[in-house]
Amino acid sequence: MGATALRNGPSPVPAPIDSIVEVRGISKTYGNVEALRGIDLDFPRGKLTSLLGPSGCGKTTLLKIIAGLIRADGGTVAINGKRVSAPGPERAFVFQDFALMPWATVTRNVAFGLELRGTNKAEREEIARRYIAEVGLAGFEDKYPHELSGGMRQRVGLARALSVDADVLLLDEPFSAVDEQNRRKFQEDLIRLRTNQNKTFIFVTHSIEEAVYISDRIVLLSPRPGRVSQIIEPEIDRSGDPERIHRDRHYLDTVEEIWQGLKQYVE
Ligand SMILES: Nc1ncnc2c1ncn2[C@@H]1O[C@H](COP(=O)(O)OP(=O)(O)OP(=O)(O)O)[C@@H](O)[C@H]1O
Repeated sequence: MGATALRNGPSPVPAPIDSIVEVRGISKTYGNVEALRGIDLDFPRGKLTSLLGPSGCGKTTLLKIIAGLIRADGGTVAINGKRVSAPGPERAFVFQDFALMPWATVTRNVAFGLELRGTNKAEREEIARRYIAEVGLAGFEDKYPHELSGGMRQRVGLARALSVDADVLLLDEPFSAVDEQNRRKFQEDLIRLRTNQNKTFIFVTHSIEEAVYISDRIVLLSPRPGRVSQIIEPEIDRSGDPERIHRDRHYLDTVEEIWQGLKQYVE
């Protein structure tokens, strides 16, 4: 078997057996910019799917439409078979800048989604503490965002998304604001969380290496208008040492294959 399983667009991808998010015929235009045209996608449950493509191809727009934060001009999004057009408890969004409240402690920030849902204080603080520990921030519960590094703030954003117990976590370039070491560490944590927490992750990234490293499935979008150009399922054994994966032949071949497809869009 080759390094990847490839499916070439533009025809819709056959639905996998258990897809949690179904996107059908999504289109979106801003003024005279056609951001997305006719997007058909299925996101498999319990897997990590990356949306990858050059700047302006509509990755964030698609993620926000799935989140219910932006309305599409046409098409539908269904979660667990139910059509959605607004945010809902089965989805949690992790923003690029983590969107933390500067005046609130780590615990309050992490518990904020639960506070909005009316969960009582004792229960939400207990849940928050659990996820603060899960993302490696035990001991920082009473700190404020300005007392934390960028990498730690990013973990607070993730703990907040985990604490509301959504099935689907939507992450918009969560690594863009942190340094390379934190990025690597957090990628490893994501792989572990996906396995331990049985969540579905949909992840926007610019980085081919990052997408190949962490994803079960990569959706390549092409720009103007944004369309699905290819779906790639890297066949990489992630059970061993993470450093080994970066040297794995399948990993390197997949990165190269994607780069060959994308480089035409780089001016
Ligand atoms: N609110 C908006 N008003 C007008 N145009 C917009 C708006 N949001 C996005 N666009 C345009 O729509 C297109 C897709 O934008 P989007 O941010 O979804 O792409 P992206 O792939 O996430 O880009 P990047 O990787 O640079 O973040 C771009 O051409 C962008 O300029």
